[in-house]
Amino acid sequence: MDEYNLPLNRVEKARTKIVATVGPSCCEPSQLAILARSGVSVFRLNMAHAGPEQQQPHVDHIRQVSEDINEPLAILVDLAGPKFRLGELPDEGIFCGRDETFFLVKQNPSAANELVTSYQALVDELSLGDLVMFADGTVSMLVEELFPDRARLRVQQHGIIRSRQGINLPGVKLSAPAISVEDHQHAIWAAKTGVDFVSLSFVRSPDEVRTLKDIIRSNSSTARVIAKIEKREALERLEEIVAEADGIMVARGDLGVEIDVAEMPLAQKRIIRVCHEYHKPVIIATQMLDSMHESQRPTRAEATDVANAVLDGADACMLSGETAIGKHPRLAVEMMNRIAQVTEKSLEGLPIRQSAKKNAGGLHEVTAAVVRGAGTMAQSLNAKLVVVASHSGRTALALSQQRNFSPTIGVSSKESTLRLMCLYWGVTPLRNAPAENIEQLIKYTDEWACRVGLAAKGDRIVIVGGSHLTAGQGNKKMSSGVHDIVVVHEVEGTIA
Ligand SMILES: Nc1ncnc2c1ncn2[C@@H]1O[C@H](COP(=O)(O)OP(=O)(O)OP(=O)(O)O)[C@@H](O)[C@H]1O
Ligand SMILES: CC(=O)C(=O)O
Repeated sequence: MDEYNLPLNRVEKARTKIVATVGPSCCEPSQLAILARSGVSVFRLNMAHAGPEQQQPHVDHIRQVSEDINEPLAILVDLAGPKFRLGELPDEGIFCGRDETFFLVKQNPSAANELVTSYQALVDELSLGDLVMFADGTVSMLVEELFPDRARLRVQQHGIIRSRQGINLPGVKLSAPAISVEDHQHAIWAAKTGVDFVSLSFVRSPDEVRTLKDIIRSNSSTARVIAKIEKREALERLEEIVAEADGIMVARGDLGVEIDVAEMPLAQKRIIRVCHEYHKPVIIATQMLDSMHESQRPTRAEATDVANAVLDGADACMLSGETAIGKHPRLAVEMMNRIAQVTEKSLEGLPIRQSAKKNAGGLHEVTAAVVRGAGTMAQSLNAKLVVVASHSGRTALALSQQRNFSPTIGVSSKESTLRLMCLYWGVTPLRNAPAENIEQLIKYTDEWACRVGLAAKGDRIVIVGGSHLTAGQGNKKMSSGVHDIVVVHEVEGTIA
């Protein structure tokens, strides 16, 4: 670990999890280790900017760092989905002046005002009067005339466009498949290389989420699927998409262009609310600390944005360019962690949330009741710690969704389950605990909690576990996935 030259004290991580995008500014093992020690639990690999060959070393480095710092770290592979991008342009970009004319051409641009895109059929899908947005909506052009091989556009909002920037067509229903051949290949790679979460961009329907789940399952992976909400069509079918997905990302970069940016704050709040109803984790993404690309401090508005996401109940906040290409990746992570921690203090003592109104996560009713009881017990007994032993991670997620303020420790005999917990609000995954035997688990937790200073003699710990804890490994009941044991343990403080 010394080789990373890490600070001696790792920061205490906020209950709200931090997802950080990996890019040139943070992809060395030493940099990844520092970000993990500063608050990151999940690393995001954006497949829109690099393919499996370039991303595989990042996967290897993250896994290595996780071993070195002895902490589970999760990996989220973000599939590009049907996003159209501009082709190659001069390095300095092209200035598009107001009222100037440009052409979107199917292929072989031959003049400076001819633009080619990554989706040849785009020209066929345009209609007169459509607005085409470039560079995150900072440049817009109106479709004025259509030809078989090109569309003539007039600049409405001027600005600079650059190579491979995204193109948005707000309100246009496109026929491009949700999962392109390339996305499919990337999903298979993600499944085979054992990542923990795979997200799909520009989701329009629950079927698309189901298709991605099938691809992942058929490649022997248990990775969870995150649906990115960034189109009006997704907002129209939000409940169905949330019910189908394992988690949601509010992808504000594109959402803020696809719908009126003025509508976006309320859309974000609605998405969080629906995720709460279904007990699905929700990540708030994009421009959270945008000015920290350059600056060492965020703006007041950015600090407030992070705090509001925490107060609204986000499970995680995401950093994009701030860590991928920014000048201060570590400061950005530390700042996000600090804002979340300070804000979370105001959540202490709030009543725990009710069970999911809509059980789309396949949680057994016994488990749901036990988790509810455990949360109430932990609160009324002022427990110093809640420990959850989880096979699939479902029980840990159910506990996380209660937003119980007592520190929650997740244990499992499966490392892949511990990594899922990296996204779950308030759950700290702990390696090497005897997750299959109640007596050993109690003894281990008692000693561990005293050693790290989380509890002392006489404090109470609530332990939630499945029937496997008493039935023993290999027993049939173990595979039932039902969690039906709650133990209240009074700490003996057996270590000196
Ligand atoms: N692996 C990478 N290699 C190089 N640059 C990267 C990489 N990942 C991200 N970046 C850079 O970081 C910036 C911000 O990252 P982010 O993932 O948010 O990209 P984006 O293009 O804005 O997002 P999206 O693809 O979802 O529209 C990008 O503009 C890109 O230039
Ligand atoms: C993260 C992402 O894809 C967006 O904000 O659009």
